[in-house]
Amino acid sequence: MTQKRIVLSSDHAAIDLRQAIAKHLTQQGYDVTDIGPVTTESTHYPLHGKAAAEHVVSGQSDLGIILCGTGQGIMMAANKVPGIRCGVCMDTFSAKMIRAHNNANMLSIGARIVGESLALELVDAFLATEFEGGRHATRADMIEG
Ligand SMILES: O=C(CO)[C@H](O)[C@H](O)COP(=O)(O)O
Repeated sequence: MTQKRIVLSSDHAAIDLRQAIAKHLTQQGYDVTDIGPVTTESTHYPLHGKAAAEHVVSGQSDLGIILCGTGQGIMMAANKVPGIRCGVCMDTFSAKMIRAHNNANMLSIGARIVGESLALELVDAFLATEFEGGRHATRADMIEG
């Protein structure tokens, strides 16, 4: 199944990169919901990670992409929402494998670490990969508790 509805969010550290990702995905035909924020005014990444995560678990989007300076804090906040499996990626192998093996439904990127070109490759790798199921489904289910 192609997952077409993508929610994006970030904190102030990743506004430009998030907007570049939104443009990239829209050009590819994805149904993008960018829930902001829109200004670089300092904000709190847990708010934005939680909001994007809730967008996914409520079924409004199929997958989510979130960003902060390192990608770490917003990932931690998203993973507190039951049903979310989010990983921070800085390489395309990991971006594929969190889908293929971990059935991740959110990708987190650190905008102070990863440049735009690599970030777009990470996003493409994540979205092009399907969960393999099988033994990985057993393990993914164990994460849910
Ligand atoms: O990476 C982050 C969280 O993991 C944040 O983007 C970072 O902590 C924000 O820092 P500052 O308020 O100094 O811009």
